[in-house]
Amino acid sequence: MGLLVQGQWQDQWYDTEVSKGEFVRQASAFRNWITVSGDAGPTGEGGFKAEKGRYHLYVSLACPWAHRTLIFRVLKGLEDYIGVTVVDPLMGEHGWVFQQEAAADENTYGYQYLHQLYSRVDPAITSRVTVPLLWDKQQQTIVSNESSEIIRMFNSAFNHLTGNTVDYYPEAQRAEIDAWNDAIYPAVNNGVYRAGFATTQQAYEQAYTQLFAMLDKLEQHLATHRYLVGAVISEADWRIFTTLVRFDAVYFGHFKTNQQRIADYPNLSAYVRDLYQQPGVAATVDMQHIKQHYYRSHGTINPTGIVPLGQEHDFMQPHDRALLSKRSSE
Ligand SMILES: N[C@@H](CCC(=O)N[C@@H](CS)C(=O)NCC(=O)O)C(=O)O
Repeated sequence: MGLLVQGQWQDQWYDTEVSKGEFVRQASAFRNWITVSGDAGPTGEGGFKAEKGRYHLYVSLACPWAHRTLIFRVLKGLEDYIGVTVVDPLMGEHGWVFQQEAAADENTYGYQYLHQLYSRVDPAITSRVTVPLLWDKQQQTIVSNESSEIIRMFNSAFNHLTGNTVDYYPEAQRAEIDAWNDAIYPAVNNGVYRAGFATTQQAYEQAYTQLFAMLDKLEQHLATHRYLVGAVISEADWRIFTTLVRFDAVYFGHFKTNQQRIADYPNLSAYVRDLYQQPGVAATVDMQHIKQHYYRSHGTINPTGIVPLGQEHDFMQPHDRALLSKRSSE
């Protein structure tokens, strides 16, 4: 784990001293958008027109933020349009490392480490080196390293090429989706990290309390709604899914978010199974990769690197939520 400082890699853990033991996630540095015309999107520069085979994703299968982009790539039928390189599950002193098999992959440019792609773009860069990373092969530069924006691009920028017009961020539901995202990001998506990476009791307890208050609220909401904004799946569901699917296997133990498991919430657990069982999604979940990464990469939290055996998680059990679709649309 580390970061680039003026183009040089420095191996260091998150500095929580400056924030009273709290883990504060830094804003992503690259915020350009792929668009239909190539004109600039809501942030960043223009010049990134949607084209088949031009863009490439670098992901870890362990990372919940990267996982969102993999799910949208599948749901939007973008497999033939956007390539993927998966990094090694372990994130050690050099940060994310390309797997041996990726050495032959032209998209790794002969590099060993993901940080080399960042410094290829700017040899004097100061930045964290994170996944997901969306790369433009034509200009050999980074489009974006912000998952919430990458999924929005995938949701709409390639529709005219793929013919897939399924919309996970429909105009009419945007305010509701945004409201869920704004509540879920700090308490749940980033909340598990705020609990796990806290270095004071107080910071941990605060994150823990907010997290379970939000999970209780979601449990209640999902008793009468099949999905967060009603009868159809939206972006808000996929954003929380990648955190929930890792929860019992990793966060509960490793990040000490152990008031209860997702399996102990009847509605939330059935909801996770419902999402997991959507076509193409199960293949994006690699529980071994996920467990190996967390338990073996965070030496400050789990110095022995032992990966707990735990239970098998069978997300293919029936979810019995189809009836709610009707009720939530009434
Ligand atoms: N805001 C970013 C966060 C991405 C992120 O933090 N990814 C983690 C892996 S789960 C990472 O690469 N961490 C390395 C680091 O922080 O140095 C997003 O949503 O894309």
